Amino acid sequence: MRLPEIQISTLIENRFWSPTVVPFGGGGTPPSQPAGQRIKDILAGVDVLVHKGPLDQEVRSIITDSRRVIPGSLFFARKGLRTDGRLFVEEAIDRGAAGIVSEDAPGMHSGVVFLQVKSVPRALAAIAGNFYQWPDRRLRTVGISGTNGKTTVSWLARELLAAEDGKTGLIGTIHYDLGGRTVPSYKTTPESVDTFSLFRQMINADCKSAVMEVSSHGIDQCRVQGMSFDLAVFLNLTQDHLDYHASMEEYYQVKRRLFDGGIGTTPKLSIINLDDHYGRRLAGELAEGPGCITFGTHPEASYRAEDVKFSRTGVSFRLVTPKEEIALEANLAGRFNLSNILAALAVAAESGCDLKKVAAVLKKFEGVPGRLERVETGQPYEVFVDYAHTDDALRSTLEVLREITPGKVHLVFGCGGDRDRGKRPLMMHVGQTFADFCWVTADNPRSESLDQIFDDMQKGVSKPDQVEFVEDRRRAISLALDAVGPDDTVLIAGKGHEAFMEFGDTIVPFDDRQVARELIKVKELKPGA
Ligand SMILES: CC(=O)N[C@H]1[C@@H](OP(=O)(O)OP(=O)(O)OC[C@H]2O[C@@H](n3ccc(=O)[nH]c3=O)[C@H](O)[C@@H]2O)O[C@H](CO)[C@@H](O)[C@@H]1O[C@H](C)C(=O)N[C@@H](C)C(=O)N[C@H](CCC(=O)O)C(=O)O
Ligand SMILES: Nc1ncnc2c1ncn2[C@@H]1O[C@H](COP(=O)(O)OP(=O)(O)OP(=O)(O)O)[C@@H](O)[C@H]1O
Ligand SMILES: N[C@H](CCC[C@H](N)C(=O)O)C(=O)O
Ligand SMILES: [Mg+2]
Repeated sequence: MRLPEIQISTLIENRFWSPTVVPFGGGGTPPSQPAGQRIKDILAGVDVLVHKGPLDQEVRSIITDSRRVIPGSLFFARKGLRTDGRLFVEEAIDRGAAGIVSEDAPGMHSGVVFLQVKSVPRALAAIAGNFYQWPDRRLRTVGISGTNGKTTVSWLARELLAAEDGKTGLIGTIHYDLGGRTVPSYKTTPESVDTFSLFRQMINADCKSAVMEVSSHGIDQCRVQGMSFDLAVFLNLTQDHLDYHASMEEYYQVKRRLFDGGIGTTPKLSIINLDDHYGRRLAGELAEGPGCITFGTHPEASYRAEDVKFSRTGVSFRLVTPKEEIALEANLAGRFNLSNILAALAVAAESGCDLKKVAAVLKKFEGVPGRLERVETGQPYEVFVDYAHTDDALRSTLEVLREITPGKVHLVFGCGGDRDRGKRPLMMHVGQTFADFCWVTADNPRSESLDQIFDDMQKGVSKPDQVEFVEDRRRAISLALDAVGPDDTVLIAGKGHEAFMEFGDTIVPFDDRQVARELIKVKELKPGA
């Protein structure tokens, strides 16, 4: 049976989305009513403490934001970091909600179902899974976690799996791919209800597999609670998100939940990076066995790269697997990308892909938008746009560019607002260590002042004569392009594929690649401009 593709609440909540581009419910038209979705039919596995009202009430959509409630919605009133969904119960009822799910005791409204549950985010995941009939169980699902490299590995794994399986879905930072039809992403790991809806649409489009980035926020906020993963991949863990997690240890423990049953399910197979400190710890804690394999250059890794040769633009190596060996080449530069390639290869091989076919696809893979993406307009120097927004990512990328640059490396970057303040001096330190000159500028300041972000970064300055703080990102790129010599490289880091900049509540178009191209052209026409 082809199930209806209905609703979705939270996808539209994001400011980048408008109902006209939301593919759900027919581009913003009211969603069709799925048959037989009575509240009592979708409560399996939900810890309901108290219920009140007619449980045979029909549910048309599952909504977490009162502003999106339409008649027949089941509204999940959850606590947030900024506000509390319980404050909006009245509004949801006024808009025609069929039911309310809350951690509070039921209210006094007639005709509306109230479900008091122990945890709203958990109830949301379970009810959404029931509502969409657990589409995750009908796909080969691959969950990819780690501080850096999730998008890169997901994109490569999608290509490798598609060569064997045909249409392959993807959920991640850049977009959601529903089997050929892509829609922009609003979160790396979407709300559980949206992920189930996306999986359902992948099945409707005949996908056999789905690759998904799993962020630590996603795990912590129960966005993947109860979801089945055939393969779960651990890439690495380095500093980020310590605004959200209290410590690296807590950050690790949250990531671990994807692998150890902490999300309510255990992956059939865990694939872990043995070259990473936390990867080695995780592999040890999970006790290697049939449910856990490893990858890396480490001599004990199950998927191992040997005879590695890096070139300016890529890498060649011999892959040794538990079953076979094969010579491989890829056009992804740098040691960190070798790690990403090995992760994707392990996913493909453990999914039954033929490694000869895999080798051909890998060789043709051209990289991921905004990840070490070359800006090429015929200029006599190199310009790259990259998504490095942690100190480890910045170091990894700058090391590659240092290797291929005979002259100087000019770095344009900033640090995001409302994010880990601790990483700012670390990123600045890396910039000063590996680049010849740093143009420090804005990168999504969000609700923070640029002065505060610059002050934090200033703490990592060790060579004051090799850094300039320039508020306007276009101007910073322009100054770097003025300073560049023919043997030099400019790296514009932090925003990668992003096409917008967030200042407070305002979002303005800004794409590093486009801006760099425009500026290079202007400078060619009017030298000195
Ligand atoms: C830190 C974080 O993850 N915050 C998420 C959290 O926000 P919050 O706790 O502040 O929510 P809130 O604004 O207090 O609202 C609480 C509830 O009231 C509801 N509400 C609110 C207002 C109203 O009028 N009516 C109403 O019903 C909201 O819909 C929500 O359900 O819950 C919100 C609702 O789902 C999310 O949008 C929000 O993600 C924000 C946008 C965010 O930036 N998240 C980032 C950090 C994130 O999750 N990133 C990871 C990737 C990280 C990485 O790997 O690099 C990701 O997976 O994308
Ligand atoms: N394996 C890796 N180790 C260290 N740095 C990496 C690795 N892979 C990629 N990077 C760096 O991190 C940046 C982001 O890569 P990518 O988008 O693949 O990671 P991500 O984990 O999806 O990030 P996000 O959490 O923001 O979604 C790249 O542009 C590159 O600079
Ligand atoms: N997923 C990351 C993206 C950061 C990108 C960078 N441009 C920034 O705004 O800090 C985050 O939300 O922390
Ligand atoms: Mg990503």
